[in-house]
Amino acid sequence: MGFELSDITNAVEVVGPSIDSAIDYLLDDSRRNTASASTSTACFTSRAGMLGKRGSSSSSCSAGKIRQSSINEFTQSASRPKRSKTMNKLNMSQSEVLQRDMGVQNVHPPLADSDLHVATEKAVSSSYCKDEDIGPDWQKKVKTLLQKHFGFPLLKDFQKDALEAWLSHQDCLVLAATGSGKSLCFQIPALLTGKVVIVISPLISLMHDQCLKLAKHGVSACFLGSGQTDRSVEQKAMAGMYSIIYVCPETILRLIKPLQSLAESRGIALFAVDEVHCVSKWGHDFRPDYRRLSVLRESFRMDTMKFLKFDIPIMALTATATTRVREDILQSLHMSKATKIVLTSFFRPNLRFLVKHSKTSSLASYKKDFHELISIYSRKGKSSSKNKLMSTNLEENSESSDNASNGCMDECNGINEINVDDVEGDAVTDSDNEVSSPGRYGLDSLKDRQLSVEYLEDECDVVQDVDDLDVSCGEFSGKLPLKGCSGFLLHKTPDLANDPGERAKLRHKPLEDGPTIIYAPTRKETLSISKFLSKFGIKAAAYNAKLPKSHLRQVHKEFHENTLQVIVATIAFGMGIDKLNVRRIIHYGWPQSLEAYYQEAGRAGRDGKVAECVLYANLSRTPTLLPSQRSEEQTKQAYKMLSDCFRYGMNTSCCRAKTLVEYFGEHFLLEKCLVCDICIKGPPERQSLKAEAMIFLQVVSTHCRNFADISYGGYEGRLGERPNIKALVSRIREQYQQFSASDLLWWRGLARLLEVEGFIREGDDMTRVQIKYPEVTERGRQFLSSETEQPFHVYAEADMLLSMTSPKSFSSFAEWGKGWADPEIRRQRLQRKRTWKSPRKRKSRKRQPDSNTVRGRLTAKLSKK
Ligand SMILES: Nc1ncnc2c1ncn2[C@@H]1O[C@H](COP(=O)(O)OP(=O)(O)OP(=O)(O)O)[C@@H](O)[C@H]1O
Ligand SMILES: [Mg+2]
Repeated sequence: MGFELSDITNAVEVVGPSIDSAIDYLLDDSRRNTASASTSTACFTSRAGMLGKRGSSSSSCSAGKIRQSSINEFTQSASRPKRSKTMNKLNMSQSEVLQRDMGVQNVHPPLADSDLHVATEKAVSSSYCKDEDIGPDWQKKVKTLLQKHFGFPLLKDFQKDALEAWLSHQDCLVLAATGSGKSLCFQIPALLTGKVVIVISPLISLMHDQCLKLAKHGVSACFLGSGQTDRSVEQKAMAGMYSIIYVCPETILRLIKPLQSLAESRGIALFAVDEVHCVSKWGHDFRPDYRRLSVLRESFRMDTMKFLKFDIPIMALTATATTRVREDILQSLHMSKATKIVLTSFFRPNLRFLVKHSKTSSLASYKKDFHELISIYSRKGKSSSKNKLMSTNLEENSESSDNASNGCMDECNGINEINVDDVEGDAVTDSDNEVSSPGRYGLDSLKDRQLSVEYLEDECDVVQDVDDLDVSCGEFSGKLPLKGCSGFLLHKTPDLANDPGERAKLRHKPLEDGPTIIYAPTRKETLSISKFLSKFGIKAAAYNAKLPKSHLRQVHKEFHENTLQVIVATIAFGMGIDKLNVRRIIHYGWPQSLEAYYQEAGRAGRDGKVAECVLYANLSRTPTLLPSQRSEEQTKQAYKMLSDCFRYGMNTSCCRAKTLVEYFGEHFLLEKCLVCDICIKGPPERQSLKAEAMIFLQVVSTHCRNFADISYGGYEGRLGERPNIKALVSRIREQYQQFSASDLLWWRGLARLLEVEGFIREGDDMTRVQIKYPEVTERGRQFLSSETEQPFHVYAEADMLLSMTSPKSFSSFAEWGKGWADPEIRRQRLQRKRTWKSPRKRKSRKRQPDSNTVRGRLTAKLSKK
């Protein structure tokens, strides 16, 4: 008797986590529905046939239809007292084990606190080929497997290239965009050969997600690592009972010997190192243990293992690796000199990239920046059945808070009618208590499902610095896969890249329905933003590593079920997430690197439909690194990456997609994506800033010379007096009347442009986001002294434009500062400052109360009295 995975999930949902009750329910149900039971039996019997002959195709089950073993088998393999059976099984000969278990795929994680395992019948494994069977018609075989297991008609070109490399026993580095389908490159070899594929992956959540998907597609898989509490899984894995073994780098290092045995028994087809950028110190998610993976090459080569006919190939895969990172990967993993590099374009034509200026720090910014988002989701909410829920929520809010949104959604249809001021008094507090109310998902209201991946919660892989990377949680799936393998989503990406006409159409195309992920730099902000959005009836939830795990699971579940509209997350959320319809990725604050930014942004629009990636950042401030433990070298590198990211935001003239893909070393042939903010708005007018450049270089050169003279003249102790850019700009303001009112922000922008030209460089050894102590280079000196016609035509950067749109009176500031040492002048100026300030205050107090707000109405009422 067999049961569908969904039957078991169903049973568990109906009767709760008790195995006994689940069995009773299933048995009762099967009695009621004998027809369904007999189908299962038919499918189950076919397994015996296919076990003997792996090469032949004999399964009578329809492709993709997943069956599970009987419920008895299902529970036997799981319950602790039966574990000795498992051990006995491990003492059986390998062929016996294979005969017995090749058709029964375990499974991935224990599902309940009772170590429940789900044994899924491998309905389609009869189509496995033996290694030696793989001939020139391998593409045909792959096509069959692809359709049977995954429902795809064809391999993508890059997948074919990667497989070709593996078939010729070559190492391979696969660099392909997020969501392009890299996983298939290492999953197919397991299906094609019947040997095991070992996948090294950085996050348990990621491994777990992939195991669930594979089970759905009829491929046996398991994961090993700190999150795997059932030791028998490791033993079974080493005995060759799973086709694909996911393992974290820390664990694989202690499994070398058993893996060598596995290579000799069932055989290892491939070592796949997923998210391989973690190998490199020059990447954005460095994991020291990834660097030790060279042990794979050293331990599984022909000359160390005599039975091997060739070194077991290594396939390394990532979506974000600069040229430097790639070199580092090849070296660190000791990949062969003949490694094939499979590179696809990093360009994602359906993503619209935008950068917007925002202080991103206060309620006022939220109001301004999320206005549109609130409008979009509230319109959707109006027309959906969830509207009721939202207004209820709003009513609750209005009841509990006298200045909350007060049911404004009941009255309004669009953003114009939403009065965001209504939430003004609703302080977004910083207190720790906030953790207990993350967004509108009151934890009290969450009914914890016992049959979840509880074991994952506390035993997550420790990254180098969890607090910094905040990846210790990652993805949980609250629910097992639904029925069978039917319903594959074939999201064919239109060939937009080569069709400018089609791409241009995406410019103003409205976004389809789908969730939004907002990435915030700190945990605190995830809470305050989600709370803010919830006030407007948006189904928003916070997600960060410090939130209760039950909340995180619920968020994941609802995200995947499309019942959540917005997730406000730290980087804890998302690596490898394969959800097709994410419509917007909003970064609220500077990301720490372009690698991280592109990977996170790449979670949008995986269905090939247009999606938006907006970066809100304070363009008037130099970003800082988030605190973390870093060596000196790592700090330098972190600053370099942050600086690249900052420059991406400051750029006003080059297509965003071009900047991004060229950052990863790709030559962007198209020149323009046509859909980013720069392509749409066009660059600002090009200006000749030669006069300004000359003045700046002159001042820098004079003061640096003075500084050098002083230090060489025996004043080394005064190194701290090296003039920084702020001091230099003050000099310019003082010396040049026409620039007395100019803004430091503007000169900083100019300094970056001069740096790009190679006219200045950082004057000390520090790596910074932008130059602090400018020093004129030889090239700069030539420019300065040449008196030639060499032009300096440039596009003003974002901060320069910003300073021009909101000019500050720096002339008055400079004047104000003069003579400061004189106590009388100081007294007079401070006096003036006080009198200047007070009318503004009085004026703001006199503001007429707004009759559209609760606060306003109350104020009006009170003032009448
Ligand atoms: N040949 C194919 N035809 C159609 N769809 C495919 C094909 N190969 C993979 N896909 C689909 O592409 C999606 C993304 O796959 P996958 O998760 O492997 O991407 P990835 O490149 O690993 O992304 P990330 O960089 O985010 O990890 C999946 O939904 C998968 O089913
Ligand atoms: Mg992936």
